[in-house]
Amino acid sequence: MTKHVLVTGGAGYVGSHACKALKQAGYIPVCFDNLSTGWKEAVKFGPLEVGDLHDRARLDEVIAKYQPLAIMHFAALSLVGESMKNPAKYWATNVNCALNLIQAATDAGIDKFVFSSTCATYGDQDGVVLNEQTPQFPINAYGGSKRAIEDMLRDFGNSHGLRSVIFRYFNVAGADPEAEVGEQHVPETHLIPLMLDAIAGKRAALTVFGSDYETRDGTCIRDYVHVSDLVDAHVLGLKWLEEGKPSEVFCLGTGNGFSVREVIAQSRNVTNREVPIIEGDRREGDAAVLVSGSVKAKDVLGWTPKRAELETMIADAWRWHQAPEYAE
Ligand SMILES: O=c1ccn([C@@H]2O[C@H](COP(=O)(O)OP(=O)(O)O[C@H]3O[C@H](CO)[C@H](O)[C@H](O)[C@H]3O)[C@@H](O)[C@H]2O)c(=O)[nH]1
Repeated sequence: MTKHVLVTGGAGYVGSHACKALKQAGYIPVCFDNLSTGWKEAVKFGPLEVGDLHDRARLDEVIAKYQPLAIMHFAALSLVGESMKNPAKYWATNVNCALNLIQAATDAGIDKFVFSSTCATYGDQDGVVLNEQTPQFPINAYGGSKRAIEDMLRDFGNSHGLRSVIFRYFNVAGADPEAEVGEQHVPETHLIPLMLDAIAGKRAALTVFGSDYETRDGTCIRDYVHVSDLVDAHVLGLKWLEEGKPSEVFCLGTGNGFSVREVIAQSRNVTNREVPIIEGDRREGDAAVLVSGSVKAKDVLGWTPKRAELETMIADAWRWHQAPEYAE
């Protein structure tokens, strides 16, 4: 039996890695993407269906064509800074697209849904150990919209029996160790790719956003998780649902926090080069510390991150930055 999984945002960073992991696990990932921020070149592991989640008819057509057993939903706007400036865009796009998709799924009798959520749903909770029970107080429209979709999944679970696995990501980093796919955003806003571009001379310098946070060296602390490990958890989440198990929420991080300056220091070990730095102001919407305090994914799903060292993540990202596809 062919096991199709509809992967929205499958041409994006996390989605393309998820398609690779799904293919390796014996599924056929059907990428549904409007290519607004994704790359058709990143769709290497299954068919590409170009479409927009606002377009219910197109969605129904693709679902009817492949009859997927489950949905993995990655497609979303995901820039915290942009969401502070233009909240309407985030609420309208992320929430309406998810509602369309969830309704299309339930109308087609699909009862398994894996959702890409975020630790941005927690907001800035200084000193609180973040886990699945931590109350969510998002401080930006990106986090707010993702939290709303979590609520939506709960409600459709109650009304339609839709079972979901929600993953709240900490900071996704690294690239496929074989450099078949990797991280490429336009514009790029994320720390590690910007840092590597600065090292490679593709940008003049990396700006450190704020040195006056109440952290050990004044810069923000994040929990970086390797994208290949992250998507492995998604396959486990899908299997969980296939076994008929109930809806669950899992945090995905390593539990280790690194400051911006510590990330920069690690990159020297990988590249043997210096990062040109500018000390800048704080970026609006940034929490000081976001570190996972959860081992639930390990305990319940049996998730075992294999590339959990920050240095491995930077090394894999660096390899991807030198791949021909990255430069194109
Ligand atoms: O040029 C830069 C870019 C980032 N940073 C800092 O580096 C850290 C990491 O920033 P990223 O932009 O790489 O990641 P974020 O923590 O902002 O964002 C990540 O976590 C968010 C949740 O807060 C969302 O889930 C988002 O999609 C995800 O990429 C932050 O402290 C940020 O201030 C810099 O100092 N300079």
